[in-house]
Amino acid sequence: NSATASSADSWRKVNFYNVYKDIADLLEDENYDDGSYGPVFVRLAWHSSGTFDTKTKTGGSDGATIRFAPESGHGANAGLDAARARLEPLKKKYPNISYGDLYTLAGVVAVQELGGPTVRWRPGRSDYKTAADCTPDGRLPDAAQGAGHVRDVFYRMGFNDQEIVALIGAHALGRCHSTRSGYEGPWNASPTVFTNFFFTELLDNTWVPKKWNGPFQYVDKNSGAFMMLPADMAFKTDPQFRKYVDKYATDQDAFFADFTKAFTKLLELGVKFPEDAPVYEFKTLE
Ligand code: HEM
Ligand SMILES: N=C(N)c1ccsc1
Repeated sequence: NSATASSADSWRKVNFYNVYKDIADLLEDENYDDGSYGPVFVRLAWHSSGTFDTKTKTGGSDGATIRFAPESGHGANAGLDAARARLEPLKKKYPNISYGDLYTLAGVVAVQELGGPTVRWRPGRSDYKTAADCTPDGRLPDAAQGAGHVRDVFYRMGFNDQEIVALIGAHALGRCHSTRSGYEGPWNASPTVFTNFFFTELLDNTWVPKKWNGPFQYVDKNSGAFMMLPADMAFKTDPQFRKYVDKYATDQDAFFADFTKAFTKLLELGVKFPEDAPVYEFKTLE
């Protein structure tokens, strides 16, 4: 982590259109996972923001404490060092960008360049926080648990059921890594394209417990190749969540419209933006 902590106003010197382009150029890598850093960039942006607690006003993307131990070492953040390392050269190239802005912007670039909706984004997160500001472990959701736990975690952040279901749609991207979370497998044939497939696959496939000695998870009965987490299945079985799953499975535009709003809200949790911070709506390059 470069020592230059950006000053509170240093974002004013940054050309974010150039940063967007440089992050987009970092996405593709045929030697990484399914050929893209996009999914892990989305997870980095989400985990840097999802620690927020509305009661104590602690956590969230401001200050990017996710880059410091002990937070960087929390089980839920296993593997995110790969995403942070991929982005580090951009902190050198743009010393006036804060890590908080860099990590959240990387999530926006990934969603847009992988075919998702345009995501509004504001600069102005600062790097003044230190390891002492790290949030305690356990703020991010546990994949082994069900709907009650999911609500506890996301209600604490300030989300409602509709927003929670919209956000889980990002599980259309990427894969699980036995070396990271312990869960294994891609979850469908197109993990680097942002679609509503999480919802359609969740409803349309027959999910059965995976027979292996890893943590309990589901695999689809037909191909045996794709997976769902226990927490994923809660979105099929819980009636309040299921309402929105059905909606998003049948209407991708509705999913995109709700996802972009909830994702911007997530990435801005707890951040006090300068009054004149511009709201960017970047043009997707692809
Ligand atoms: C109930 C809430 C959630 C749970 C329990 C959960 C759990 C997990 C787990 C266990 C993994 C596998 C990590 C690995 O082994 O690499 C994962 C991956 C991922 N999650 Fe979630 N997640 C949740 C919500 C979200 C949200 C809200 C987003 C974004 C808006 C998100 C985006 C992702 C992405 C993009 C990946 C793939 C990462 C990669 O391919 O490296 N997840 N999630
Ligand atoms: N079950 C999924 N679709 C998933 C979970 C983490 S990454 C993809």
